[in-house]
Amino acid sequence: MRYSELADLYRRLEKTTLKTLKTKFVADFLKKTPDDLLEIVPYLILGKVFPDWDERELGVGEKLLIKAVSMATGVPEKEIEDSIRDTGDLGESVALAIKKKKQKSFFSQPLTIKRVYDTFVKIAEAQGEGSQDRKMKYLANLFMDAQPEEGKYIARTVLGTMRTGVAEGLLRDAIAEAFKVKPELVERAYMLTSDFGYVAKIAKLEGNEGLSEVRIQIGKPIRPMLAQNAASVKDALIEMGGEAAFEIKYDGARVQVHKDGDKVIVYSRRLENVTRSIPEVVEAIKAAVKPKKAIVEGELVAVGEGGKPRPFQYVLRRFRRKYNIDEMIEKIPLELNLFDVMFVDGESLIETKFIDRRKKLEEIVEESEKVKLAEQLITKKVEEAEAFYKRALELGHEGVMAKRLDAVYEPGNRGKKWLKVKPTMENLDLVIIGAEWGEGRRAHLLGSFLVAAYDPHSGEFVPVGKVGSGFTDEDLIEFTKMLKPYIVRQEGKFVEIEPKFVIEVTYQEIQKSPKYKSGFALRFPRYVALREDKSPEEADTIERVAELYELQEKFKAKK
Ligand SMILES: Nc1ncnc2c1ncn2[C@@H]1O[C@H](COP(=O)(O)OP(=O)(O)OP(=O)(O)O)[C@@H](O)[C@H]1O
Repeated sequence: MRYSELADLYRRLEKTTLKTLKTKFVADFLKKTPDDLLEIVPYLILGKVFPDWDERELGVGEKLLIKAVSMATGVPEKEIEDSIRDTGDLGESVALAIKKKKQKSFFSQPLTIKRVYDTFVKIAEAQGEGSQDRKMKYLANLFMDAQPEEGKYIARTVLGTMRTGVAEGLLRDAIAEAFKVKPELVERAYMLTSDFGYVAKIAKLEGNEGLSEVRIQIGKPIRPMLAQNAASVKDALIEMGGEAAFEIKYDGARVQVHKDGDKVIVYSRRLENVTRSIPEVVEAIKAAVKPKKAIVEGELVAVGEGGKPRPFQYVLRRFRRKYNIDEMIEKIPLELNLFDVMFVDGESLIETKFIDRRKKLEEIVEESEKVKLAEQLITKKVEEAEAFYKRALELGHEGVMAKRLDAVYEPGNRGKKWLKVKPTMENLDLVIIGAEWGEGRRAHLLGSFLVAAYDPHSGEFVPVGKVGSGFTDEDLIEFTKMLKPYIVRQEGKFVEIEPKFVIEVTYQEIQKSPKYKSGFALRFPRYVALREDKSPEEADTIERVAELYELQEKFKAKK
């Protein structure tokens, strides 16, 4: 299949904002995709090469890409850089450079999707000495045979800046539409495997029946089960029907561990493969998790002096570090607190009740200095639960989780089977969808950010406030650099930004307000942290904002 057909799809997706139309375009494309490409095409449509949980990445930055374009087209690097400044769009400038190509080669081969993908794989796998140079040459080869528009989309894929507005929900609907299968079965299979390529293939070749038989597999992360809020321990206990398991809510980063013999993979909350950044934890897991094959879940916490927990950002620093890891092992020691088990030696446990999963977890784990079981109390008594909660806070933890004893594991669901109780109003994780250029000395920096909650029903991001405080000068410099490639449109000082980045925001209050379409506005929002561990679809939803509003009113009434 020609790559030009895919480029044509990207172009049409870019031209419309209508979700139904986008879904149709993607569905039509999937329908005509040959079987052997079906596992990769869904990712390419998302503007990715590999699923997030795949360890491979291209490792090509803007500089190297410009070099490759220059080599392929004969247009000097400087000229391409100037052009990017003019167009404000790297993809567009690559297309222009290809148009200008001086030495048009006679034997320009039409690009196929397979060739483009295989080249991406070679680029990702190029390692060690001279690898930058090899990556550049592989890319240049593609650009040499690319038509202008193809070049544009290759460049955007390589840099991860595709702007076609296709998110996971849309892809799911398109797969269902293309192969006439039930969307809820596509969703289910996806929640269990996080693999759109695999799901698309099963949908096409085996239909509804095949989809309903999809099982969890080692090496494919399961979407995590999530929690709602409760105003108090007592409320949580009532909601759970009078008895619940209370656990410490550790303030770290959630991880899902897949063990297969000597091979251990650790996925982050976003289901990215973070195994390499935490070798000492991997070794500890091998020793502590006894079965040959298992999938377990827990919270990875950074521990400070006297075993006191440190803020979750420390764990994220560990995840980011790719070199000199030994130094980090000493600086930021980690501890894993396991709280669930989903798979043991060939058997899926997600249909098993929580209380029995916990028993299984206790059976299969041999606790050690670095790997522990989450502290738990099963009780019917409010006073006991409150004492447990109080102690958790005194020890420096975030709060407690309450879990229904008879609940099965519901991948990807934020239901009432798990509730979290924390002392303060919860911060919100919101998506940046716009910004404003600063004034005077800061005119070249973005200074205030329009933030939105996610609406899973429409797939839209609905604004709830503007965040302008809480940023240091360095933050603003970093944010401007980070957001610039994703500017979609500029109007006066305001820029619209593609939803890509999630930030944690604190605020004084949630107000009802007609100002935004959401009906809510944050009072005095303040930036807390960049949530690199969350994708835009994992940001807080508009329902959550409404739920927090209700809780806030309840808190107020209590006071
Ligand atoms: N004992 C525990 N059981 C389950 N989750 C725990 C536990 N301790 C800490 N956690 C963390 O708390 C989170 C549960 O809250 P929630 O489902 O709302 O996730 P979240 O959206 O990541 O929220 P948060 O920002 O509060 O971590 C889990 O994702 C996990 O990271």
